[in-house]
Amino acid sequence: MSASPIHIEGVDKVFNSAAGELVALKEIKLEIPAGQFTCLLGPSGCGKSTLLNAIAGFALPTRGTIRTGAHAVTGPGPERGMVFQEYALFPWMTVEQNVAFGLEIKGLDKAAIAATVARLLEMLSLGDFRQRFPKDLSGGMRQRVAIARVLALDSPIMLMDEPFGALDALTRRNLQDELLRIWAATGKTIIFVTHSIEEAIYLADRIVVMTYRPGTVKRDVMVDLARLRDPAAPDFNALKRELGQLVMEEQQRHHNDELRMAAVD
Ligand SMILES: Nc1ncnc2c1ncn2[C@@H]1O[C@H](COP(=O)(O)OP(=O)(O)OP(=O)(O)O)[C@@H](O)[C@H]1O
Repeated sequence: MSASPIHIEGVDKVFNSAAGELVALKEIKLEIPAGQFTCLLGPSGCGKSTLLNAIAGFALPTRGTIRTGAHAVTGPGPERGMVFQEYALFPWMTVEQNVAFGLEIKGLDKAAIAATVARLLEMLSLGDFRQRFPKDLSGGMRQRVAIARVLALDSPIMLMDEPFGALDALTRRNLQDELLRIWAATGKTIIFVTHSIEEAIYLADRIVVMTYRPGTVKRDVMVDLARLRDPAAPDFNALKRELGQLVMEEQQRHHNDELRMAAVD
């Protein structure tokens, strides 16, 4: 399966809640070329997950369209794989069975499944843990299994919702490096949601900074730094300051909104 560009055109998402309409996304327009590593960055509540879920086809836009190549997204599809923050593994299956699951559903023969699973477990340093159950793994290992599971399906587009948010700093950096290696080796399109400015700069070709409610594109930044990037380098830090200012403005709007709502209560 080869990657197609993603076209997001005039996307709004409105939720109806007890408190009335909540406009989570407003007029999002993005063209994401095949193979690009894009991070969606912004404070809590700016609609990053809503946009990712719309691309995944889990929750369709209220207005506007999302297409991969010529195909409108009308629901989940095999060309788009999702990795969630909560590892979303089957607890009753071993590592090996978790990774094999999607391939069995696809009806691949046993030998092909075994070869793919062995290759991916090796790639993600899980070879020695293939008989373990998720409860017997660390958070970092569980997240590796979740990544292996999506890679097994070979979706050209990987959607990742704060996949490393719950991990300690060292594990997080290791997995970021592994993800960059996989991305370079496979040419997949990755859309990665994060709160972390440093994580976005470390990983992305492009960072889309979103505004707090309604979620719009505040700034669309190409990251022109050579990889592997050094978070201590002056150009890395200059970009971190610039993005930090943008995110802080939106955090402040979030904070003001909360104060306003508390005053109404
Ligand atoms: N199913 C829903 N029903 C009602 N409101 C929702 C629903 N899903 C999200 N929202 C609201 O939409 C807004 C955007 O939420 P979303 O989860 O996309 O933000 P986010 O940027 O991903 O935040 P976080 O980083 O905290 O996950 C929030 O105000 C949230 O409360």
